[in-house]
Amino acid sequence: MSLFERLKADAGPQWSDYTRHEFVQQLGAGTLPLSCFKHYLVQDYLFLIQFARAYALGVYKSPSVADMRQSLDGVKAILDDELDLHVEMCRSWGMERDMIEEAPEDTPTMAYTRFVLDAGMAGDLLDLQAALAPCVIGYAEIGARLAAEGCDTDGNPYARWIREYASEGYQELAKGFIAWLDGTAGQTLTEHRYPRVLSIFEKACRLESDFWQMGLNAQD
Ligand SMILES: Cc1ncc(CO)c(N)n1
Repeated sequence: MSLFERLKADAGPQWSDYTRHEFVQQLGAGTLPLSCFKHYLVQDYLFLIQFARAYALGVYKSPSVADMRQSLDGVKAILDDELDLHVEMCRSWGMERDMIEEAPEDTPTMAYTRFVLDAGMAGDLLDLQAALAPCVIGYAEIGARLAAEGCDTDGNPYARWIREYASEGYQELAKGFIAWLDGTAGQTLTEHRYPRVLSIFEKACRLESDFWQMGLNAQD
């Protein structure tokens, strides 16, 4: 069993609250109010800027060149690929990049990103990876599930979003992360340490749920 599978099993309720949140159900059904999605996506852009910093911290915390490259892939996936989705969708509503970047961070955005940065700063690479794991792996799981359920049809206003996270590129990124996490665990994880790693993972899942909830709360 990979470390990720073990964490997901032990944090079962937190994982399902996150990946099956009401926001995700409504997004899949295409019934999510646009005001909710817009607020979410602008906040997600601000979130990803901080996550790029967290992956950059991963470069700094890397014990080997191979780990540095993995962290760098995380930085690049955000800056070169994922943010394009946000800019493209925001532009379709008449919002340009500078307007997104000037938006104030909402509290759940600050809570989640600063939690991840602190877990990495106070701990080692494994602590940082445990805090980052729900993000990339969770979105890949959500994207794949919604696409398998046929939610990404042209009639769904959020099809572009679903296709992005269901895409082969994103699925590969998540698989790479799972393998990378296993590699670090093989070097540094002990049974004594496991509860602390699980606790970081669980908290990140709860912060993901709060992030969806922030979107739902933005209904006007
Ligand atoms: C809040 C959040 N979690 C995960 C991802 C996946 O990168 C994202 N874009 N935003």
